[in-house]
Amino acid sequence: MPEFPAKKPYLRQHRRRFMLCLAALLLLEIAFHLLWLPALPEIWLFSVGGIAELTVLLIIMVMLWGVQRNELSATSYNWLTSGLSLWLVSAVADVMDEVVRQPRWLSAFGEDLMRVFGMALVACGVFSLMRHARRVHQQLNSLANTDELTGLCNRRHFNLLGADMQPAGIGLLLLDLDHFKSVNDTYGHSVGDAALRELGRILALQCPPEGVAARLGGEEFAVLLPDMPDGRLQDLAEQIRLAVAAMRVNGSLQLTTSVGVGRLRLGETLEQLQQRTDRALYRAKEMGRNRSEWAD
Ligand SMILES: Nc1nc2c(ncn2[C@@H]2O[C@H](COP(=O)(O)OP(=O)(O)OP(=O)(O)O)[C@@H](O)[C@H]2O)c(=O)[nH]1
Repeated sequence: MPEFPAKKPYLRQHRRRFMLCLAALLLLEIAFHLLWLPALPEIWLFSVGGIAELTVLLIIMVMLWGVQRNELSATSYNWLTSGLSLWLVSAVADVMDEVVRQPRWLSAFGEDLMRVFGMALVACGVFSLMRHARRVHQQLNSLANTDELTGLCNRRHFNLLGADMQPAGIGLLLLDLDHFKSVNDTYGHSVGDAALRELGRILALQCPPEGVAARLGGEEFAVLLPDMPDGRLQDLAEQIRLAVAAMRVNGSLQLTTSVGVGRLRLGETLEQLQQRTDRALYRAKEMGRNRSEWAD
């Protein structure tokens, strides 16, 4: 899993050292120009070309400052900082060009080569930044939609997927583990969690590919199914109930589940179907648990 934001201690340490070296290098570069190269008879610093070069220098410095201020991934940071630094060294040489007479190797080759390399590194940094942002976006999306304990959809994602489903004939199973509180009280929360994970695994296995299985919260689960005959809907509820009765948590613990089964009626909303099916689930509990009840 990529780090986002990137590890701060690494970047801080790296950043300080790198920036000090860069500042020293730029000072040396300016000193070299002013002390070793012959001055031009006329200074062109405030001509149109000179002002444009100063502006480029300023823009690169602002970009470098922006990169230092933000917590980027280590890879993006390294690409961008090294690219912008090379580009900055080339931009300083470009500006000094207006003040002193540079040798040809510096004005024609050194400067241009550094700029091209710098820009190429910055381009790599931008691609790395985009790739990282896409990965982080996918992770956040999955975190926002997934129940951490079971890996099933969470309530929020379940509602969104339900709203996207073709409404005609939607079927709903609502499941609630029986006497789950006593499992927690007797065996501890971690065994309770193992039971919830096991139920999640059963639902993921039993849910047809076109359906959606979710943990709505606590020990309440749901399966939303597109149009399927009543008989198949009830069969699936029974199949799941039997699979839960057959499961063994931590090797020996047996659990059961009660199930409410409902189908969306004409003009009914998903919320209304959920309430009606919840009443059927409640009835299954009242009638002795470990059974499924059809929502009238
Ligand atoms: N281990 C664990 N327990 C949870 C979690 N979420 C909710 N619970 C427990 O689930 C239990 C729900 O108990 P109740 O709603 O009273 O129902 P029940 O004991 O299952 O009884 P019936 O539903 O009437 O059969 C409570 O003890 C909650 O603490 C969880 O994520 N992990």
